[in-house]
Amino acid sequence: MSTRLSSPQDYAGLLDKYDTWMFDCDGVLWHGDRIIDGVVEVLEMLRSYNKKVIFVTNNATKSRKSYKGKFDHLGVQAHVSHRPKDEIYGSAYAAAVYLSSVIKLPKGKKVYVIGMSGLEEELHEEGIAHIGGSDPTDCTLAPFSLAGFILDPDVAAVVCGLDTQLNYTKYSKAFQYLTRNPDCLFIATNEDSTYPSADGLLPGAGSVSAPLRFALGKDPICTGKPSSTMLDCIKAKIDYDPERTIMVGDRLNTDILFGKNGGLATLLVLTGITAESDITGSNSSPIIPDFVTNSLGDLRTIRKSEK
Ligand SMILES: O=C(O)[C@H](O)[C@H](O)COP(=O)(O)O
Ligand SMILES: [Mg+2]
Repeated sequence: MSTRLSSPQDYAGLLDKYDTWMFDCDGVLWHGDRIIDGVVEVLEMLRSYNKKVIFVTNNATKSRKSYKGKFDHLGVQAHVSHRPKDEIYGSAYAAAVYLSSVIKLPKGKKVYVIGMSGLEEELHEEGIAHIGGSDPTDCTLAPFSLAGFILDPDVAAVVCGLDTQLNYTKYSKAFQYLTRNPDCLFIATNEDSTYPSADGLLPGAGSVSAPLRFALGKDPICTGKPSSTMLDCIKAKIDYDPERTIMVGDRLNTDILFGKNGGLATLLVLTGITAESDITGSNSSPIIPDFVTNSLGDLRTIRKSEK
């Protein structure tokens, strides 16, 4: 059973219990480029109490470095690639680390990308060669000619993330790599079905990989939340005590499940994908967060109550 938080005392209780705060981004901090009310103040308040703040997003459209630009633009303090201050972790980074450190993709091998520059940047950072993605020859609405297609024999994996320049050519090339080479890995950065943009829901990365799953009759390896790969990336860089760590998210089957799988406390906010009705009533989800509140911004009442 979840505990519904509403008073400054409730929020102050979380502050006492948890030293490390992991935050999902889309639907928790912002909708697209629109920051959620109170978020900047709450993050500043947490830092004033010397809390560790970590951002963990399944959004693979940006690299950690380009996320830093978004954080700066929206007035949210965030550190990247300043050990031990690495605070931003994304599913593009998790996919790249999975290929470099878990699969140990051999030099000379490469990946075919359905995705955007953020995913390509993280693959490059990890020394993973890649084709497709933002390559103009693949970002085309021209009919795909299989007769004219030459398979690159060095492609050993297809990586699929949120891609707003989707087309039949990309799906067709990915399908060729995944069917003509039985050893070719099928990897999804994340499986979020929808994306909470500033103006409403859009299809998410899970809906991007869905046509390939259907055509192939098989599911990809997912490296984003709720997979442990993402938490392994954080563990490799940041020391934290799971007992005193809380994961704050808006989606039950990614953020909250990620927290539960990692032995963390979980706080669900209702500013993104999950509605109150998803956690109450007869057909509520079996994934139960420890705590629920309307918005991350609610925690600013802690400050007010101290005044
Ligand atoms: O891929 C997607 O569908 C979106 O990026 C999704 O919003 C995940 O972003 P997160 O909530 O994990 O920041
Ligand atoms: Mg989210």
